[in-house]
Amino acid sequence: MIRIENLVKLYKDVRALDGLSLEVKPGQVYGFLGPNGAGKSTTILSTLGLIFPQEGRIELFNLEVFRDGKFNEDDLVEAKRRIGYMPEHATLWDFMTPAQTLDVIGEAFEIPKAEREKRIRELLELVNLWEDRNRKVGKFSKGMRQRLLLAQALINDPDLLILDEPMTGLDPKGIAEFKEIIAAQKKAGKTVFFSSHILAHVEEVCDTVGVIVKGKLRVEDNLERIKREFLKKAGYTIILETNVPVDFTGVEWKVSPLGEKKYRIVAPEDIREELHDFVSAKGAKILAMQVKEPSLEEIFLKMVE
Ligand SMILES: Nc1ncnc2c1ncn2[C@@H]1O[C@H](COP(=O)(O)OP(=O)(O)OP(=O)(O)O)[C@@H](O)[C@H]1O
Repeated sequence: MIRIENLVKLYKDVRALDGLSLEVKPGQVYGFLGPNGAGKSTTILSTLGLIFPQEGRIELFNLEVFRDGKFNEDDLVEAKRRIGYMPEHATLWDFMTPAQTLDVIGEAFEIPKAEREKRIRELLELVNLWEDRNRKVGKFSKGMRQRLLLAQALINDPDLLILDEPMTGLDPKGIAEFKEIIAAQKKAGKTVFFSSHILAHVEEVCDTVGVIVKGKLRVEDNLERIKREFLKKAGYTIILETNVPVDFTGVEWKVSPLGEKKYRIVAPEDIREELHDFVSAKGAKILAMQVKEPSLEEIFLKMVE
């Protein structure tokens, strides 16, 4: 759906994108993560032809929209008909109601009037703004504005949703609802690409994660595989509780006591079976054993180090 190769974007002497490559495949919910200033918005704006990179290639739906330092305008327009975009900093018309806002955008997509009206109602219900449909957007809270922006991104029933920091400004309920909408999009076979610097926003909804650091992609993979790789490098941590104290002298694992009968054990691989045998051989019983999964937070911090 999106293929970016060796993209370079300079803002005067700031190298915002430094040979960035990434690929978003059909049906994926792709979380584009990176610390502040890493180049996430620059990537998104470049992909949509809203700013001009200097080098690299961009494909959208197999259409080569950018190459040799320029955009192919016809292909870009064709691709954008199938894209829904939610910008990070958006301007909404404060004097309009949400229904009027969506109507203007729907008209720009040449959606016929009757279909537009139906779609507007569906979308306002989806983002929980139906009851506020006759209020002016200028009176909306940040969260309500975000929800309206999401609705406008969905007006053309896009195959690909591109969202720049979509959950910023939402309260916990708004975040949960947003995640449900994303999950529904995935279920409907759509592809979603969204940026965030907040890991908790990504962990539950994304199947694939790309991490950008200083304009370069550091890693791009399935979330489970990223965790497994991390465990391989960092070691498995097991929290063990036994009925009596156990003497671990001589073992190769790193054992730190957490109490009289509780231990943190770090090993290069999953040693649960060996641990079982070891404890039994010492005449003790295991009361609890738990592999401590690394959080995405730990992995992310390691990557951006
Ligand atoms: N219009 C601009 N002019 C000059 N420098 C810019 C401009 N826009 C972005 N930059 C710089 O380019 C780099 C990447 O910025 P970008 O906004 O793409 O990062 P980001 O990952 O989206 O960050 P954030 O999470 O803070 O939104 C930063 O160093 C930023 O200061």
